Amino acid sequence: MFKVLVSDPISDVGLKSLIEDPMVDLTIQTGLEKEQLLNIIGNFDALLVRSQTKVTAEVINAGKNLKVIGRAGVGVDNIDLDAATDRGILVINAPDGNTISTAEHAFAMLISMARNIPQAHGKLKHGVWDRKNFTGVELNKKVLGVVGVGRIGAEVAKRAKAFNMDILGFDPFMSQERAEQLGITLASVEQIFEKADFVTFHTPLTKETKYMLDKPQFAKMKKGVRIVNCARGGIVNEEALYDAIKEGIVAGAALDVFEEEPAVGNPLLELPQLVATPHLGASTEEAQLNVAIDVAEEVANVLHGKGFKNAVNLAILPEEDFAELKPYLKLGQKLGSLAAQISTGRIEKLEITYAGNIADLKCEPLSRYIIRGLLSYHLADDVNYINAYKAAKSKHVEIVESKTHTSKGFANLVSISVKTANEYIQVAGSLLNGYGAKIVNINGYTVDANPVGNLLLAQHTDKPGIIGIVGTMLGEADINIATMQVGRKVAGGDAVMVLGVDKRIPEDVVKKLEAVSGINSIFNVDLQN
Ligand SMILES: NC(=O)c1ccc[n+]([C@@H]2O[C@H](COP(=O)([O-])OP(=O)(O)OC[C@H]3O[C@@H](n4cnc5c(N)ncnc54)[C@H](O)[C@@H]3O)[C@@H](O)[C@H]2O)c1
Ligand SMILES: O=C(O)CC[C@@H](O)C(=O)O
Repeated sequence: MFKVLVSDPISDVGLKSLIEDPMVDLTIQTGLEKEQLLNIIGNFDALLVRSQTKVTAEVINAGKNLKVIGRAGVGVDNIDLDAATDRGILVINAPDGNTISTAEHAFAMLISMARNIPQAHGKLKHGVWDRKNFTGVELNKKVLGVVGVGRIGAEVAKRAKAFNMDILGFDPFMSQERAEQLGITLASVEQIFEKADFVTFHTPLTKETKYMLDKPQFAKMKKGVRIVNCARGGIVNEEALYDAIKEGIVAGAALDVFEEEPAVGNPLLELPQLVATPHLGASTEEAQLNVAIDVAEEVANVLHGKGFKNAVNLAILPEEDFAELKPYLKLGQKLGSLAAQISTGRIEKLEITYAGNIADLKCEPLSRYIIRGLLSYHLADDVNYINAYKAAKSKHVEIVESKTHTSKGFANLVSISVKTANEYIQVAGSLLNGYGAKIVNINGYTVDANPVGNLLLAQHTDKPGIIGIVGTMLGEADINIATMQVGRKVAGGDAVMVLGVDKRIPEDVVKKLEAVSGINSIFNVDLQN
């Protein structure tokens, strides 16, 4: 018998496949305190949660028999994925079932904010007939900025179209064709922030999206802008939002998600301009049924050793398939991530070339790591080793792989080229005997950089003094340079500088570096994971 614990409220109709499975012994015990969960988790083969149960490393390590953790929903931020992967426990989610409900919720928040419905309702319930303080605004002909046009963002855009809104959208994977299909005008995030009357966020919380709407962005927004966040707390900086509301830049904000949840006591809740719900985006009968069905079926499949679709971590790598490739996997992932971080525009195509002795190996698993590195910069945990090709296909990224024995003097060389709507980026890496993994080429410039930690990459004119200026500016910002590499094609032409730095460079320092005469571009690259 497989023992399965459901520790958050999950639709019991949706759990039918597990309830009726003669091989499954199902326990539903919600609202457990941490100690109670720690005491019982060791008895179970599978754990099913929503977002309330915090599946920490401690819980995972106490789950001696755990084989699979199922998340009835999209975000897996309440599950310690690294700890699960270390223990060989598969984590699966249910990414599709709550799309419509969340899009409808975001739209409901947008309308109720525009017309002050919650505030007026509150007053009337307390016996006050106040008509003069609740004049709202129409949606008709207003500019709506949709940041993140994936499953939910696209559904929100469709609804906004029906309200005759002009929609600006940004998503690193949205093509012109897809934008036209949805009636969206493609725009940069900066353009959205400058032009929109309403901005709604539908991205995951990643290093790139954390605080993407912060004080400097608020300063450039239209006075009277209204903000919706039904994606994840932390995409909008709450402190900056509070100030922007107080300063009259933001006329209203509608939040379903918060940096700290439960958000009881959050200062934003004191502001009359704020409309808030306690993370209810997916809380409909339909969504909860859908995600419960999906996750229950997937968990049963895992327990019975059958196929499954939505694995979030890499717990079940068939290592024997690629023992010889293993040393290259991290390098591949880092090369993909580097290319994502130094490219701009929608990623259209990824070309991978395996050269030298690696060309004799079956490289598909390595390609999966490269794709994951490239796409996870924007898609976070939605892309993994297992679904890498599928994720690329769903985002219309063409993958081309080739092999050659000509490897430019290296015993082995992994080169990747990324074609975006704006440019063509090339990076290459190699496993050097005795030195480990190295980045050996960036956009045609020979370099010798370790693919780890924080890197500063500067493309600049090869002239005296530039390196000194960069060094001084970093020194003044108390940033230690650990390694330094400069690559150039001809003296006095263009060059690339790659600095390994001990901590991430703050954005204001990056801005100052960008302004240095002779520096053409700066990238603050994070290769820690
Ligand atoms: N409030 C809720 O209850 C609730 C319910 C479901 C989902 N969510 C959250 O909503 C978010 C979106 O879910 P989804 O199902 O649409 O995911 P999705 O993966 O289909 O879409 C997310 C999109 O964001 C894009 N993106 C990533 N980085 C970006 C950036 N810097 N700028 C612009 N776009 C960027 C991705 O390319 C992707 O297309 C997730 O964070 C999810 O956890 C919240
Ligand atoms: O379980 C919930 O209600 C939260 C759902 C949502 O945040 C998700 O990421 O799917």
